[in-house]
Amino acid sequence: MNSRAAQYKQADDLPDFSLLSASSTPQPVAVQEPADIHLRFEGVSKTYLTAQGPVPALQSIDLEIRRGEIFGIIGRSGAGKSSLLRTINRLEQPSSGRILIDGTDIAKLDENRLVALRRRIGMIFQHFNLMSAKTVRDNVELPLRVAGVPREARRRKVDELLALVGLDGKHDVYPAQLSGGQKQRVGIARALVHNPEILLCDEATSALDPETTQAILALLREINRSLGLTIVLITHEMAVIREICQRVVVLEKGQAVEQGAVWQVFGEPHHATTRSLLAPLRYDLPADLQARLRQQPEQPEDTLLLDLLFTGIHEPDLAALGNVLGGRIGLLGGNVERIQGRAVGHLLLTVAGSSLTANELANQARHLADRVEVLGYVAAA
Ligand SMILES: Nc1ncnc2c1ncn2[C@@H]1O[C@H](COP(=O)(O)OP(=O)(O)OP(=O)(O)O)[C@@H](O)[C@H]1O
Repeated sequence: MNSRAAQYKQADDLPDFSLLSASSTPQPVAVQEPADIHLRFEGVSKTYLTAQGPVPALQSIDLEIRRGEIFGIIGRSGAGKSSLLRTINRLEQPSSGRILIDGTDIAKLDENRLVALRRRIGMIFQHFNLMSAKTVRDNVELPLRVAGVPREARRRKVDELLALVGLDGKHDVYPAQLSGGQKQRVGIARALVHNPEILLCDEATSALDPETTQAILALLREINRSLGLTIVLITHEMAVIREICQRVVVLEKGQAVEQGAVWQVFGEPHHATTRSLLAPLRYDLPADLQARLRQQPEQPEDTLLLDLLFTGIHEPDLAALGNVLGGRIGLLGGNVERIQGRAVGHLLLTVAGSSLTANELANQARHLADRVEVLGYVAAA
């Protein structure tokens, strides 16, 4: 039995929240989906009607989110990230298009089934949304009380979840006595009370310091792995996406302008919005060198600058680069990182004293890097 099945076994005493459980009204017919597609957005648009007029927030979004993956949504402020996330549990209703979960169009669910759907989907928030006048136990337990779960089963579930999120022994403290990271752990425990299949994270680490962010990301990764949860997260922190997501979509003015595996999108961003969002992660040529760059050498000993891009296909091999380029090779800077096991990023190399022309050097380097750009020459110091 896998861990998820085991978890359900332990929770046998909880009500059956299955979307497919009996209902008195006709049930929406599930479309046959490939087993690994968990959520599907088909032409989803959302326009808010306000006193100032219609505000288009999402425009014809097509997206697939796979079962058990951690999927990131990025974009500038106002791009539509929250609107998109909130359509998944029907906190927002699309103006047009469909959202299918396991092949079921969620717009067609009646009230009972909507309640069941929402229990299949946990959600955590930037500011934790805990009740300050209630203890940790009460905060986590409340959704179970509302669902009519008997006291003993509630107690067991809360104990189990607080242990899972690393808050053993904190049952009786109040949120004000907890650190930000601990509050988010309570939020995660509460989001998991109904054994959800999907966890939505709305800027879940944005209010946390870098060290606590790492700890919460590790917890989310662990939950994803051990419970097999599909996690959909919004963040403005690109490092969070790089750290834990498998795939990502970039929103710009309500449109999905780029999507794919994180190593591909981060390794070679195509859309200007993606490039600008990722700019803080990129090492760029220092301004003083940029100002001194020339397209042609003024003296034979001038130094050539090459920008080598690694998009996850080639591994940076500095010894081999030294061999093919000849001359004196220097590493000016760069930021090659491993994302999903692939080397992604770029290296700025200096080449001096080579007998080859700039184009010949770039062509040599192209055997060992995925893209090579000649930046220009700087005068030898
Ligand atoms: N309830 C609402 N009523 C009217 N307009 C809204 C509402 N919610 C969002 N909007 C508008 O829809 C657009 C998308 O907003 P949304 O909150 O989804 O973007 P976001 O990418 O999550 O932004 P942020 O990163 O700032 O939270 C924005 O123009 C926003 O002003």
